[in-house]
Amino acid sequence: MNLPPLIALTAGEPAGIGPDLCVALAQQPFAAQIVVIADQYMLEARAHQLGLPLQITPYDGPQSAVPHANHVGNGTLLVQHVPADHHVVAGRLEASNSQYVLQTLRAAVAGCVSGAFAAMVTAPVHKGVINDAGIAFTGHTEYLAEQTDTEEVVMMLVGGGMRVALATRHLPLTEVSAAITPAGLERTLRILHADLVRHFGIAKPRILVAGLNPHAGEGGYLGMEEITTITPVLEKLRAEGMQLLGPLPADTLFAPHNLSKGDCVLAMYHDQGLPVLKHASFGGGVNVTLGLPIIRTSVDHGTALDLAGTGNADAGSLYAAIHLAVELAHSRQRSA
Ligand SMILES: NC(=O)C1=CN([C@@H]2O[C@H](COP(=O)(O)OP(=O)(O)OC[C@H]3O[C@@H](n4cnc5c(N)ncnc54)[C@H](O)[C@@H]3O)[C@@H](O)[C@H]2O)C=CC1
Ligand SMILES: NCC(=O)COP(=O)(O)O
Repeated sequence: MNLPPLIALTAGEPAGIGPDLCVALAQQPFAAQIVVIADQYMLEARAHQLGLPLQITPYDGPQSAVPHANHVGNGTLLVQHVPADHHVVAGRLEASNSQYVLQTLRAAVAGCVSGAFAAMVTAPVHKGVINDAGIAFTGHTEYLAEQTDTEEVVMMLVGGGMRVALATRHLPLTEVSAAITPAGLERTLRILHADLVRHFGIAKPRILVAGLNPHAGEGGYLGMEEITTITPVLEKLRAEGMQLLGPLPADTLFAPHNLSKGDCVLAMYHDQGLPVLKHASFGGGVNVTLGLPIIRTSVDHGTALDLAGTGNADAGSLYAAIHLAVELAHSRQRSA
C-alpha cells in the first residue's frame, strides 16, 4: 500500500500569488501530508485578506507530522515558519524579502536531502526582485542544482498531454546558439532519457528533438547548428539504442500527428517549446526538474502580482504539481 508522502511546499514570492495558493490548498484535501514553508503570519494575513479560514499547525521536524496522515483540506495547514524580513503587502515587491524567499528553498532542500520530505513543490518566485536585491538568480532550476551540488539539470514541463524539455533555459536569445554544444546536448538527452525511464515508467522513451533554425536549417541554407551539432549527437546516442527523432522543424513538430510519435519533445530554447505547452495547459501544467537527487515540481506560471490578494488566482497548476510530486515520490519509493 502507498503511504501518503510528506511533501514540502515553498510559498514563493510573498507579494505574489504563492501565499494565496497555499491558503486555497488549506481548503483542498490531498492524499499526501504537506508542509508549507513560509512566514506563518504572512499566510494568516493573506487568508484574512481573502476571507478564507486558516488554522496553522507548526511543523518543526518530522516528529511534528502525524505519521501517514493526509492533508485534510479543512482550513488547516502544517507550516514550517520562516520569518520574512520585511512586512508583506500583496502585489508590492520588496527586495529585502529576497533572502527570506531563498531561505524557504534551502529549508525544503535540506528536508528533502535528509529524507524528512519525499519531494518539494515550489510556488513562483520573482526572479527580477531577487536580482534587485543583489543576488544573481536565474530560477529555481539553477538554484536547486547549486544547492544540491548537481552539475547538470533539465527543465521539463508536463501538461496538455505533452512533455516538453528544454536544451537551454533562461538565456537571452542572442546566447542560445552558442549554448547548444555537443557535450551539453548529449548530457541533456542522457538525463532526460534516464529520468523518463526512472521516474515516469517509460521503458523505451521516444524523444522528438527540435531543430534550432526555421525548417531545421533547410539543409544548411537557414543555419548550420542542425548539421554541426544536433545531428552528430543524435547519431551517437541512437547508436547506443536511444530512440531519437530529429532534428525536426519546430513549427510542425507540435502538430498532433507528429507529437503522437514521441513521449517527450526536446525544444532547443525556452520560447520554442513553452508557449505551445502553456497554450494547451495554462493553469494545469507542471514544471519538473530532472537530474536532481531530490524530487522537485512547480507551478507553470509566475507570481501574477496583479492577482495577489484578490481571490482570482487559479490553483490548478499547484494542485497538478502536488499530484505529480506525490506520484514521483511513490515511484521512487517503489524502486528503492
Ligand atoms: N516557477 C516560478 O517560480 C516562475 C516564476 N516566474 C516569474 O514570475 C514573474 C512574473 O512573470 P510573468 O511573465 O508576468 O508571468 P505570470 O505567470 O506571473 O503572469 C502572466 C499572466 O498570467 C496570469 N496568471 C498567472 N498565474 C495565474 C494563476 N495561477 N491564475 C490566474 N492567472 C494567472 C497573470 O495574472 C498574468 O496576466 C517573473 O519574475 C517570472 O520570472 C515565471 C514563471 C515561473
Ligand atoms: N519558464 C519557467 C520558469 O521561469 C520557472 O523556472 P524555475 O524557477 O522553475 O527555474
